[in-house]
Amino acid sequence: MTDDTTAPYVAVLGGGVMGETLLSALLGGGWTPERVEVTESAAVRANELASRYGVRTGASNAEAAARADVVLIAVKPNVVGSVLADVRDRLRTGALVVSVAAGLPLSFYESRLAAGTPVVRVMPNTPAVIGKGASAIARGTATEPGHLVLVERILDSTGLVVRVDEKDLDAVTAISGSGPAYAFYLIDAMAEAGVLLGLSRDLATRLAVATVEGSAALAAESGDHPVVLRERVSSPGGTTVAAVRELDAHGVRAGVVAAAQAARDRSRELGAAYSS
Ligand SMILES: NC(=O)C1=CN([C@@H]2O[C@H](COP(=O)(O)OP(=O)(O)OC[C@H]3O[C@@H](n4cnc5c(N)ncnc54)[C@H](OP(=O)(O)O)[C@@H]3O)[C@@H](O)[C@H]2O)C=CC1
Ligand SMILES: O=C(O)[C@@H]1CCC=N1
Repeated sequence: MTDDTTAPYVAVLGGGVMGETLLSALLGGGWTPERVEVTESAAVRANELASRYGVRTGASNAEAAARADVVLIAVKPNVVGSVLADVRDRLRTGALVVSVAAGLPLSFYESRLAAGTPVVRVMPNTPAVIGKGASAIARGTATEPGHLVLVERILDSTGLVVRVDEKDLDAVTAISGSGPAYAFYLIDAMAEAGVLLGLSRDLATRLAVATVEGSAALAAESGDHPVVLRERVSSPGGTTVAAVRELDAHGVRAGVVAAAQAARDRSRELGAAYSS
């Protein structure tokens, strides 16, 4: 937790879903609004963030970067190259560049920034906004241990943070980066099934959300293998084995694996497409 006014000054470039998530993480982690600013190309969105969080917002990445100890890039992968061109000559000596963009390798940043610029890649996810996220961080060639500690401090209020080698980030993107969408897909499917079976949509959705939330908490707190936890639900000759047999028959497990492989491949494609 940071609670002073001398915290590193952070410029978040891109005020969309992930930019706002990181902004709220910083403020939740003790950064004062005076030590954070956000750039955003859409003026309406910039004004919205300024009034919601009390931070400085603007449209100039170069001006924000010139003030920052940490430049946090949260634009889409196809925009990162132009953002790096904006900030390249304005970065302060020793400034740390952090990016959440999917796919783009550390070498993409390092080849476009001054030699020796420390760069860290982060793959966060949206539950970070309520402190229940999962993020992986990977260091660039010029980062010192203190840079990783600083990134962990920035992410302190977002939930789980793990260090990985960059080679694992495409897989991380497929599991935890995109993973919330798989969980929401399951919740939606369960709620839809409840409606089909005659429950009101509101009741079915509340039951589905509480069940997924409770199951995740039980898996986390017990530390038991998911198969053991599933067996405990499955009474002999009962309802659960009948249901799980249908999940297997419909290829749900294979679907999840294929989905993750597609996400991993897309992460690689994004990296290749915009690195050229
Ligand atoms: N959403 C997620 O769950 C996750 C996203 N990420 C990564 O985060 C990054 C952002 O994704 P996400 O937040 O979903 O996307 P969004 O489209 O919600 O956010 C990007 C924001 O950047 C703005 N923008 C565009 N160009 C510039 C510019 N030159 N300077 C400043 N701001 C600009 C966009 O404005 P406008 O709309 O007007 O173009 C938009 O508001 C991506 O690289 C993605 O891979 C990583 C992990 C999870
Ligand atoms: O869909 C995407 O590309 C981003 C990266 C991980 C989650 N959202």
